[in-house]
Amino acid sequence: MNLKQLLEGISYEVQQGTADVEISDFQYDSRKVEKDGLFVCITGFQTDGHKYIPMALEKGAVALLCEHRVENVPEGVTVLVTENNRIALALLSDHFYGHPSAEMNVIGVTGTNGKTSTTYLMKSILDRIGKKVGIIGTIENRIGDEVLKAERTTPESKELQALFRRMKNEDVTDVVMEVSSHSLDLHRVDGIAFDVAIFTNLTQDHLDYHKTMENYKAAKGMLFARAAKSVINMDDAAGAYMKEQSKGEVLTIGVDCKADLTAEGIDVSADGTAFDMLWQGKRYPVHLHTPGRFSVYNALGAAGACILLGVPVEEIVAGLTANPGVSGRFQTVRSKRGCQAVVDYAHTPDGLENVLNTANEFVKGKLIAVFGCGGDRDRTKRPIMGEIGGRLAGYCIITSDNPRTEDPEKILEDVEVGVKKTDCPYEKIVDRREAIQKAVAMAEAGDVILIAGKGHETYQIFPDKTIHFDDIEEVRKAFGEDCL
Ligand SMILES: CC(=O)N[C@H]1[C@@H](OP(=O)(O)OP(=O)(O)OC[C@H]2O[C@@H](n3ccc(=O)[nH]c3=O)[C@H](O)[C@@H]2O)O[C@H](CO)[C@@H](O)[C@@H]1O[C@H](C)C(=O)N[C@@H](C)C(=O)N[C@H](CCC(=O)O)C(=O)O
Ligand SMILES: Nc1ncnc2c1ncn2[C@@H]1O[C@H](COP(=O)(O)OP(=O)(O)OP(=O)(O)O)[C@@H](O)[C@H]1O
Ligand SMILES: N[C@H](CCC[C@H](N)C(=O)O)C(=O)O
Ligand SMILES: [Mg+2]
Repeated sequence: MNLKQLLEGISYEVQQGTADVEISDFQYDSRKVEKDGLFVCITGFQTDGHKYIPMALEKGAVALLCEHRVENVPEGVTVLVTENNRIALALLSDHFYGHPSAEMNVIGVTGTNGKTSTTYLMKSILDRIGKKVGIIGTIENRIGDEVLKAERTTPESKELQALFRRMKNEDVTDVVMEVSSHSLDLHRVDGIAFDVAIFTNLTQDHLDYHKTMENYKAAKGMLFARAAKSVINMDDAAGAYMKEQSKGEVLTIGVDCKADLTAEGIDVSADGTAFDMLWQGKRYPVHLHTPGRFSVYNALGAAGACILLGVPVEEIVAGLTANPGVSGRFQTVRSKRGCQAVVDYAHTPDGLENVLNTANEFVKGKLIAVFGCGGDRDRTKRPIMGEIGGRLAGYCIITSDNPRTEDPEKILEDVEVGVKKTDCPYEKIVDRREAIQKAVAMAEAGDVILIAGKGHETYQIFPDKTIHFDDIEEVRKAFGEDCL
């Protein structure tokens, strides 16, 4: 392929050689460069891609895309310079794979919580009307019924565009993808033709990366500035901002405020959530299998996007009810003794508050919360989550989430600072398996054990190793014979 053609629409300066050169492939990781390939150098947070130019040349690179002029590159190797190679990589990948996102409906979901849940609600609806759906997100990527492993919530642009092409080649009609704030800020999704963008909510998370809530909000806002149509949750404080950013048609959703698509008569039980969806003066009864008022917002977001895609409302209602729930999102394990455990992915203050409030709506006995916080992530959310746990649970067991490179005991202490501000009885058990066993041992009929933070995850990341760990498996084992 011709490099000059691939770079159409991207500004660059020629430092040496010519852009009019044939390349066999392109890579942003020097370790993957192939003979006659292009190496795209990215100035990263951990290291600098430009440092690996010698490795790329050794592997046979014939062209380099850099972010500044570089020295000592042999004659005969083309060197081009752009201002930002993450942007260049995204646009180059879109060209290379032949603009696959323009050939399908692409629906992007952003927000602190509810992205994964919303994508699966959309899949249920679109499956019903015979669409072939692609999913890109935290739990997995999917091409129809085929499941592919996901490394991250939103992949790097090259992998993302390759996945789009594969989806299109396998007759996917609609791609529903989670768009993380990291991916917007780091230009992984530049060049994608989003047909509809959904905003769920904005609450504290990822301050380790974004530093301020303003930066975090601005990153999320980028999605609405490029989508053709938007669905915005106006009950959220950032909804008005997202609406302002939107460039095309906007469908607003909300429960408390005035919106195009709303809900009334919300009834939360242990088995799910019932409500009436109100659209253009008509009332549609909906039943969701996931409990919680927050689930109504996810349903309205999915429904709003489907309305913008032209799906009949009756099909939308049936699709929402057909969704059996999502792995690790308010997933229930019941016991013969009459208590139940709920495994949930709540890993932010708002997520934890929502699931504890939801459990409190139907718990008859005590609410026992087992949770912690991940290492190498926003530390400021730890005491806040501790305080929420202490305020809303009857007993807290503070335990490890994914410690990553941090000392697990230290993370527990950070969470404890918050629990201590309340008068909730608590204990710290650093080993998550023991923490779950303790909760199960103390639970009586009518009690609910809420095990939060890891949801669908089947691993636990420690400084020196990653082990298999699955909250659902652990709680079933802990219940043993008592498990229903
Ligand atoms: C903070 C963040 O997102 N960082 C991403 C960023 O890493 P970085 O800038 O630190 O990269 P780096 O390690 O300094 O390397 C710079 C360049 O040198 C290259 N290199 C490096 C070594 C070498 O030998 N040769 C070589 O060429 C690298 O390939 C890279 O191109 O660019 C890398 C290349 O694409 C990403 O892999 C990396 O994601 C890391 C792994 C990550 O953990 N990201 C998380 C925080 C993330 O994005 N999470 C969100 C989820 C949020 C949510 O769900 O709410 C997500 O979208 O998944
Ligand atoms: N609309 C919502 N508002 C607030 N909390 C929610 C909402 N939907 C889900 N949650 C809570 O957040 C948790 C994570 O939900 P989900 O996986 O759908 O979010 P996400 O945005 O995909 O998260 P991530 O950023 O990790 O990808 C759920 O387990 C639940 O506790
Ligand atoms: N997408 C989120 C998931 C957090 C899940 C939690 N179990 C943790 O490890 O902190 C993140 O990477 O921050
Ligand atoms: Mg997700």
